[in-house]
Formats: sequence, structure tokens, C-alpha cells
Amino acid sequence: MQVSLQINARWVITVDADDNVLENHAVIIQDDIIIDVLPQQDAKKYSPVELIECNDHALAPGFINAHTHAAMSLLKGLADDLPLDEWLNDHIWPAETALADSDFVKDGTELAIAEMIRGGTTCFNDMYFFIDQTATAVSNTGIRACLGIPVIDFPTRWAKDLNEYISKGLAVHDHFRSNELIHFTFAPHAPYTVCDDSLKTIQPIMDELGLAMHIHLHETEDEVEQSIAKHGVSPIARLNNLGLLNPDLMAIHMTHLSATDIQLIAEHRVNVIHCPESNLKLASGFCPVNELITSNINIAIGTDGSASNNDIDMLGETKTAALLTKGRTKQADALPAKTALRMATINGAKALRLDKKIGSLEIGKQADMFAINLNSIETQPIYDVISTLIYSANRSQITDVWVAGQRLMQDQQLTTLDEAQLIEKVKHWQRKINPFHHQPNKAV
Ligand SMILES: CSC[C@H]1O[C@@H](n2cnc3c(O)ncnc32)[C@H](O)[C@@H]1O
Ligand SMILES: [Zn+2]
Repeated sequence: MQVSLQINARWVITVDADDNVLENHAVIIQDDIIIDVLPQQDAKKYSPVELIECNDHALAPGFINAHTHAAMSLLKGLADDLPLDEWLNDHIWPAETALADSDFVKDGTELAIAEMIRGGTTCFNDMYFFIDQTATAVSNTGIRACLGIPVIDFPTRWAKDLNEYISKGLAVHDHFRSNELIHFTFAPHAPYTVCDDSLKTIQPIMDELGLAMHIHLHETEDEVEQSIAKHGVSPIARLNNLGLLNPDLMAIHMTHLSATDIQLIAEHRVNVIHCPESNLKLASGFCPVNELITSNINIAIGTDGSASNNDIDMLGETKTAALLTKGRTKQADALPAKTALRMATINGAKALRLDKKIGSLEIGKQADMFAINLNSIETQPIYDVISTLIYSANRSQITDVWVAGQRLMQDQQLTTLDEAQLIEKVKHWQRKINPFHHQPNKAV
């Protein structure tokens, strides 16, 4: 039988229901779909147009970055070592007001996509302005993405008011709705920047179009305290009062949770998106991952934007998530490597409601995956390949990446983006953005 692609891999990390790791298996791909996974010696029945040998590699489902702001890659390192409110109000928002236009989003998103592909990310869940540019960059580069239609109760370069946020967002949704790699959510920024009336306005639109919601929630203790002072309840309880808690909600951050908050999340099967490095860097607090797992809550991993991280490296983020939970709970098995990998793949797919399509290497799923060469000093010896991947490997060992069967990185070379040209464009932006660079007082 003729097929488009056969990849022979030393290990296939399936992330199926039993976390099976298959040794010396072949993954058979027809166009965009995995049609078989079988021992290499049994694969002779297939005659592939392309045969790729990954004898030193593990093949794994592509990472799903469940929360980011891709274009903010241009603001990487702009304002470091600050808490969220100061970072956002005094640095990021003023810079965005001055600079975040259509070209900024186009070039910043390309920069982010290049970094994500190089790091094995095949799908990202984005929240930013000018989603027409994000959608174009996604479409041109071949990555998969879920684009949040932004809503925030103040004017930006993208939209002047709620009506414009909605109408411009929906126009992009309508334009790209037939693109198989582009999905949409509604993305109200946060409960402290979007009032009840705005949330009530978007609710029926989300329902009618069957769109999920993606919102920053319980990011800091301050946010929770201010919500209690202003509304009498925590931010998640406020969303519950508005009837917004359901399995189509992705709640980003979720630190400082009371037992009642956790009960609400579990009861309504809300998805929690854990962004450990952004929470650490902005000193926001800790998501109680262990307690959420115990309550059977779906937890996925996001990097947040590069301005608060300062990278969008899902492999590194996943290791941080595992180590942080162990340290916080003083329990070494609180988040094992296997569970952390599930959070970075299939759980992200579940949160995006794409788990029938992506998130694992199984027959019938889209061929979204990466190959990582483990035959290096850093990753030898190998006793358990998932442990090696999460605890020892580095994203620079990733050699090849496919989305829907298209090879977006081949032997560490991007195939749909020109890296040298991109770096030149970014250097131009750096000169323009430099006046906004925050330099804290140097210690004497
Ligand atoms: C509505 S577009 C996205 C908006 O969110 C800002 N942002 C980026 N990171 C964070 C964060 O961790 N918490 C809150 N807001 C964040 C970004 O600068 C855009 O203005
Ligand atoms: Zn964010």
C-alpha cells in the first residue's frame, strides 16, 4: 500500500491512555493523518513516498502551548523583575499602546512561531490583538493555533470599544473558519479588565458559534482580594454567578484558590491552564496542581507570553511544572514525568476540545509530532525515555517537527520561515522598542 510518509523511530512516545512507549516502531502517515503505528519489521506492507529514519530519536506528540501571547515575543526582556501590576500597568500596556499595531503582531507572531516550532510545539492557544495577522502568520507557516478573539474594556490600537472588539474578531473568525489548522475562542482578558456587562454581551455569541472561552483568572492574590472587596466573591465565583463555568472554559493561571474555588472548578469541569514560569517570574503565586489533580480537574500547560517568561519553551516549562509541584508539596511523586507530559500534550488538546484530533500519536489522529535526538551526552544513559525527555533533554535536541503531516522543521532547519530574515526584522523592532526598555536601578 502506498502511503505518504513512514517514520522509523527508536521510541514512539504515544501519550495514549496507557502512556505506552513503543520501541523500534514505525509511524505511517497518509497526508495529514496517522494511519498505523506498528513494529518496524511489520511495516513492509507499506511503500512510503518518503521514509525517514529516526534511529536515535524519540517521536512524540507535538507540545500544545495552552496559553500564550505570541506577538509579545518582541517584548522579551523589556521589563524584568517586576510584579504583575507594575509590569503590566507601567511597562507592557504603555509599550503596547505605542507599538502594538498590525506589523508588530505580524513580525512578533512569526518570531514566536519560529521559536515554538524549534521547540516542538505544534499548536498554541493565543490571546492578542490583530488576530487577522496572527491567523495569516499561522496559515503561512503551517503551525496549528487556536486564536482568542480579544475583549478588554479599554481602547487599544486594535479596537475602540466592545462592539469593535466583537465585530473585528468575528470578521476574522468568518474569514478563516474553513482553515483546518485555525480554531477560535473568545478571550476576555481578565475579570478585572472586563465588566459583567461585557461578559454578558459575549456569552450568547460564544454559545451561538460554539466557541470556548479563554481568560486570565486568579493570577495574583491581589486580584482575588480586590474581587472580594468589589464584588463580594472570588473571581471564579463571580464567573459562576454569571453562568460562565463549564467544560468550555480555559482558566489561565489559577493561583490562590480556596477549597470552595477548587470545588467550583471540579463541579463545572473547568480546564485549568498552568503557567508556572510566568507565575514564578512575576512572583504571582502557585497553582495548586496536586490538589487539582486529586479533584480530577484537567490541567494543561502554557508558557504565557515571552514578556513574562522569557521564553516559550514547552519542554522547559513542563520540567518546571513537575519540579515546582514536587517542591511546593514536599512530595517527590506529586507530579511525575508522565503526568507532566500528558499536561503538555493530550490535556492541552482536551482543554482546546481538540483531543479527537491531536495530543497523542494514535491511529486516526493528525500527524502533529516532533523527533528528538537523545543520542547525546546530556541524555545518556536512558532507562526511561519519558523521564529522559522531561528531566534531562533540552529543546535544542529536537530535530524535526510535523504539523498535519507537513514537515515544518527538517534537521533543525525551519522549512516555512527564513530565520536569518526574521532575525533582521526583529533587530529593527528592537531599535524601535528600546526606549521602553525598563532598567531597574543598578545596585551600588
Ligand atoms: C487581550 S490581549 C492580551 C493582553 O494581555 C496582556 N498580558 C500578557 N500577559 C499577561 C498576564 O500574565 N496577565 C495579564 N495580562 C497579560 C497583554 O499585554 C495584552 O495586553
Ligand atoms: Zn497571559
